[in-house]
Amino acid sequence: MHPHDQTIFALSSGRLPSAIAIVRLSGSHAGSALQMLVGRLPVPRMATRALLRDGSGEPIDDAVVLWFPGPASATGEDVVELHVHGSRAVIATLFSLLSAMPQMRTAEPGEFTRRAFENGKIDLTEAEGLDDLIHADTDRQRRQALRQLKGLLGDRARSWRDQIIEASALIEAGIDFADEGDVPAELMAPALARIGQLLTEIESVLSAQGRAERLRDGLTVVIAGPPNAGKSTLMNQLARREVAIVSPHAGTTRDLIEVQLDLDGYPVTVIDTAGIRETNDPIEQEGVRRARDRAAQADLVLWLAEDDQADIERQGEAPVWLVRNKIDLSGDREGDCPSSSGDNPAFHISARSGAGLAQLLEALVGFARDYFGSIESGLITRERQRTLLDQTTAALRRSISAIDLGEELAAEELRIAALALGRLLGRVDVEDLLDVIFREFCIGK
Ligand SMILES: Nc1nc2c(ncn2[C@@H]2O[C@H](COP(=O)(O)OP(=O)(O)OP(=O)(O)O)[C@@H](O)[C@H]2O)c(=O)[nH]1
Ligand SMILES: [K+]
Ligand SMILES: [Mg+2]
Repeated sequence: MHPHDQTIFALSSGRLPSAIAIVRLSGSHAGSALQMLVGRLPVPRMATRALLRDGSGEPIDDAVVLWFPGPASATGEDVVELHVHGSRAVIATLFSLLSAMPQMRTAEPGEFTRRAFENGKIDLTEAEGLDDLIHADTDRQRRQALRQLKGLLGDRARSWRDQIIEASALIEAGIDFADEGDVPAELMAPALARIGQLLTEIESVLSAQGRAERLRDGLTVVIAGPPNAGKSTLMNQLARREVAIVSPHAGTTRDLIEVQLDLDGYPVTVIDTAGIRETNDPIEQEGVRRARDRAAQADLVLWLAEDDQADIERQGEAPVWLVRNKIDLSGDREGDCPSSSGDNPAFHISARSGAGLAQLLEALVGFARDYFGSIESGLITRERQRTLLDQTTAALRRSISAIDLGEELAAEELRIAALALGRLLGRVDVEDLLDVIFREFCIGK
């Protein structure tokens, strides 16, 4: 699929122009390209200042170059890094020179990482961690991605897989040994005990997990309520900028408006919606439909209203907090107030003046903290990983109950369990999946 006789290159740093731009090359022709540009190969792994020149000896830029001969490199192949001045002209000249070299082409998104993976430098969970780290917006996301990148889940999965293979070797040895008749108990007992232990261990990782996957995606808070309650005003306050149009005209907001917030390190998406009411305007009807739809999928709904007796509409499972707005008009005290909606808290605010917003924000941070739970220790960050671990435990459970029916059956279930862990690590038939995963990466990564 990926002809590795091709050497790839890409801009691995950010948008141009920039003070410095880093162009990375990987593949068997990286060294000769460097030699052509610099006139020699520098000492490996040492930052070296060099004048880059084109084929006719014309200088391109004064640069710092790095030479990482494979396999001791990030991708496992020969790697070159060119740290040049980040101007569009320098990069354009360099790229046209590189493109003209034989067996040299620009990299596809994630292709460097993919080569690292294919050369056994990282496993799939680490590649996913790398992707998460690059896309981490908040501090907590960064820490979680870094744990993944360090291979904590990968290390555990590798050890589980080894133990499963050992247990099945014990059973299979017994099968050969027994010829006809039953596998001797002295072989089966330790194998069974090991499978039982493993099962408990993987199950505890699965259940301690809670919502680490969600830390990647964030928590969704929907602002809903009747028209003119001040939803868009609150949205703008939370976003600290004018993202939504505010007007005294009921039915101003039609589309869903999203902002990403970093609430004390937790990623939270806040969504402003159309005021919910009966209407004959087909466009507003569509807005109301979208508002209800989004509220149904929310993790938390803030129901904004102008009085405590507001008719809260519940769409999904999510808790709904009553937020009474415009207390500057009613003269009510700010802050949280005795609950008027069952177990859920209620708040008194003025979205316009900002009164009571501090208490609301504090409660949101508390909600996020509870919601994400003790994910600091979580290992699983993706649905893919959870699904495969679920498959592993299911197969282990089946293998334990299959023991009485026959050792071959039990051994077969263990093979299925080991296969699921192999998939988790990206070691077995995941070609189709690789395309999906690496496509999400940035170019130059
Ligand atoms: N006095 C006062 N007016 C407010 C407050 N919050 C919002 N308003 C006003 O109420 C009107 C409606 O505000 P919006 O934020 O557009 O209300 P909305 O709920 O988004 O309205 P729709 O999008 O039409 O459903 C505007 O004139 C706001 O200035 C508040 O706390 N106090
Ligand atoms: K309005
Ligand atoms: Mg609005």
